[in-house]
Amino acid sequence: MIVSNRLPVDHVSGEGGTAEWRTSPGGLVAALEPVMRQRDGVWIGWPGLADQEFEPFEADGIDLIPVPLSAAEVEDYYEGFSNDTLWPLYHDVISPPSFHREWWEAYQRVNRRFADAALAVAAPNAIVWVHDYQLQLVPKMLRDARPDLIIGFFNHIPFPAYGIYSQLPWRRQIVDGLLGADVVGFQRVADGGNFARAVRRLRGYETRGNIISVPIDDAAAAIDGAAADADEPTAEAPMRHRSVGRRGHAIRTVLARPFPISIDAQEYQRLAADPSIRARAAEIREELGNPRVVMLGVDRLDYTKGIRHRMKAFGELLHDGAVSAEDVVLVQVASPSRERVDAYAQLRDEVEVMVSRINGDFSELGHPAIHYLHQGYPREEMVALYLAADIMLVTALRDGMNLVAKEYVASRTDQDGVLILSEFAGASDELRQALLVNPHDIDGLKAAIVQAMEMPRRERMRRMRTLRKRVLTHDVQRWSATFLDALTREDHHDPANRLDIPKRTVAAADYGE
Ligand SMILES: O=P(O)(O)OC[C@H]1O[C@H](O[C@H]2O[C@H](CO)[C@@H](O)[C@H](O)[C@H]2O)[C@H](O)[C@@H](O)[C@@H]1O
Ligand SMILES: O=c1ccn([C@@H]2O[C@H](COP(=O)(O)OP(=O)(O)O)[C@@H](O)[C@H]2O)c(=O)[nH]1
Repeated sequence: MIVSNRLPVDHVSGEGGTAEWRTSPGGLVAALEPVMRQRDGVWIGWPGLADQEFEPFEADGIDLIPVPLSAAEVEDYYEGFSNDTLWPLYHDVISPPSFHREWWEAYQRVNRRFADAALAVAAPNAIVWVHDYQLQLVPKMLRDARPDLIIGFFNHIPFPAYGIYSQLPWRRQIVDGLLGADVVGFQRVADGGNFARAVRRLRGYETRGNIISVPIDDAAAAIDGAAADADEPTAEAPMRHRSVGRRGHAIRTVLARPFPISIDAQEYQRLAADPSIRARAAEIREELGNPRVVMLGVDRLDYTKGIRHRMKAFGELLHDGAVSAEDVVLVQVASPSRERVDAYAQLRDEVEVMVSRINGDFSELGHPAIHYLHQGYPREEMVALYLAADIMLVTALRDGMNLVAKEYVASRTDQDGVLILSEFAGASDELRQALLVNPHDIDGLKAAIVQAMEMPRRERMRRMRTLRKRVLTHDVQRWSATFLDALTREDHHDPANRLDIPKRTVAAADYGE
């Protein structure tokens, strides 16, 4: 079972009272959807609309169980605690987080509802895989109620350094919630390190490498024992990963380590070979006026993505005369996101003022410098855009992974194109042959853009070949198999749990510590 805030489809109301199911935004759904299509299982989540109850249904071969949210819960749990407390806090306080006790109340209540929805359908010894920061209390809720379950948790966004995390008034409850899982997965080595440190500081539990020893308290042991005595199906599986700790107490171990997420790389290759998508890519270049260089940014309109930083760099290059609007264009897809959260509404205003300033100052008749698209596009159009773009700009100030970077690479079956990638995106751990940038360093970003524009084809192809090798061999199918393998393995100390991340990155994983 998958439990995530979002279902893969959103119920969206259209004009004239019509309504339809649409693919949900964001990388979590993009990554999990192909995994679930290939497996039997149910997906529990919110259908994206307030005050609406839906019966379980099937979409694209996946069984979905909708969890309803009231309008007040959308405000307090989703927009509030999830996206105005945890999101900015976990992304290094790029925007100041708000702390409100009533949001925390709603977060607990909604986490309980998701846990109950899972408990209602979980077979004995079922595997329940909980996802992301919106549901961090669910693992403990599940474990307390049903110790027979095999519980995994994957955090799609960064886990911050302790100095930042410790601002959270409910920091202990969240750590306890996560430690209900058998395996807690993160995107980067540094995220796992930050979590282990928070556990040590807040709970004093022993952590050795990737393994955390959680003392089993009397209450938990009693529930476990009762389950074993009751001759229920759970009797076959008393608390997993249980042993005796160094001080002689009963403990259970939790494996907390990175599992960098990926994409359905074969599907992107397949789309990139589709003649109609290739024709669309050529058409896009034509529509842009056949400029020498097409640069592309694709992001949810989120302050973590560094959209303003890349526009500033491009604006300065136009100002310096290093490029002209006739020669070089920037296409920026900024898909609508969390529009009722103040910081997002403000960002939209700031970005749109920047776009009009740059276009006002530097566009030429028939040649706008920036093509700004505040819309969400289907996957086929994404691939056409990737194929049309000479340079892909991923300049996130903080990002769990950034699947767009991997999608660009997988789509470039022609081995061409340059990826400019922020070192603050999780993808930079694996995509070392990209032009890695610090997006706060505007001069460095400008230099990378110039380097990308001037890069000889041989070098472009050499870099792209290496990038493609990594993405094609480390796709989302491998990611889910690796996670589920670790989750179902009897012994957390099994050497098969070794990390599958380039060694240089493991050594240099110092962000946030
Ligand atoms: O559900 P929304 O509030 O509309 O937001 C969309 C998703 O955004 C975040 O995605 C993250 O997951 C990606 C895949 O692991 C990762 O590449 C990216 O760096 C993350 O930002 C969020 O974590 C999801 O829960 C949201 O559904
Ligand atoms: O108009 C759009 C914009 C984005 N995406 C997809 O949304 C996902 C974004 O994931 P990423 O990990 O880059 O960031 P997130 O939005 O999850 O933070 C990627 O699969 C994009 O292809 C899309 O399908 N249409």
